[in-house]
Amino acid sequence: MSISMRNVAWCAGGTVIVDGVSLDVAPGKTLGLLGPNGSGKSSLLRLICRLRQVKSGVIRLGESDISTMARREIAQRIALVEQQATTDADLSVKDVVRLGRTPHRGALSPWDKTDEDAVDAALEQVGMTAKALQLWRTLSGGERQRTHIARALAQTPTELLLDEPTNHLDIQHQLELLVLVTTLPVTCVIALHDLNLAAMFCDSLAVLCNGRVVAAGTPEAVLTEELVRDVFGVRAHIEKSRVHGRHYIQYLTR
Ligand SMILES: Nc1ncnc2c1ncn2[C@@H]1O[C@H](COP(=O)(O)OP(=O)(O)OP(=O)(O)O)[C@@H](O)[C@H]1O
Repeated sequence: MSISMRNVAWCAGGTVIVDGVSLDVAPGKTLGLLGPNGSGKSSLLRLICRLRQVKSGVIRLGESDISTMARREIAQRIALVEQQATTDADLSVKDVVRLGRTPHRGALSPWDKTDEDAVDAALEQVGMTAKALQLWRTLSGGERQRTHIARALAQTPTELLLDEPTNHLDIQHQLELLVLVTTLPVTCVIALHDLNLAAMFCDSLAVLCNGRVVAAGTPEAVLTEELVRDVFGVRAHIEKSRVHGRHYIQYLTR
C-alpha cells in the first residue's frame, strides 16, 4: 500500500518541527529519510503511524486518510521500530516478538497457529531463533535491535517504519537487515544516518533540514557533493561504484 504525505506540519513546544512535508512512497518501495540530528525524521515517522497528530496536512495509506482510520486498523497495518525501544524487564525474546501479534488478536481470542507461525518466521528472518528463550534484558544492543525488528515483522505489516534500524548492528547484520526489509513486500520508510547504506538500499531518498524537505528523488539525484556540504557541513567526493552500481560517498576532512 502506498504512503502519501501532503503539506504535513507538526509543532511542539511552540516550535514548528515538521514543516510542510509532501512525499510519496509507492507500494513495496523504500524511502530513506536523511537529515542532520534534530531535523525531524523521527517526528515524521511518528506522524505517519499517528502516534502524533498532524497540525495540518494529510497522510494517506493507499486511499485512506489516517486521521479517519481506527487506531486498531492502523496498528494492524503499520509497524514502527523506534530508536530506543525498551521492553519490560523479564520477558523472553519470544515474548517480546509475540507482542507484535497484539493488534491482530481480540481480547479473548486464543493464540493460534497463524500467530505462532508469524512469530517463528520473524525470529528466523532476523536470525534470533536460537535466542528465542533468552531474557530480553540479557541481550546485547544489536540483539535487542533485531528482536524489536522481529516484533515489527511478526505484526505482518503492509507499511514498515524504521528509525535508524542499523544502530548497534555490526556490518554483517546491518547489510542483512537492509536486504531483508527492502526485499519484503512492504512499503518502507527508514530514517538513516549512513548515506552510503541509504544510497545502496533505498529506492528514493528525502533529506530533511529544520523539518523541511530540502531534496527528494532517486539516491543519484539527491546525494550530491553540494547537498552533503550544504546540509551536513561535510566535504565529500561522490561517484558511482564500479562494484555495485550505486553512488558511494567518500568523506574528506581536509
Ligand atoms: N515533544 C517534543 N517537544 C519539544 N520538542 C520536540 C518534541 N519532539 C521532538 N522535538 C524536537 O524536534 C526536533 C526534531 O526531533 P526528531 O527526533 O524528529 O529529529 P531527528 O531528525 O529524528 O533527529 P536524530 O537524527 O537526532 O534522531 C528536535 O529538535 C527535538 O528536540
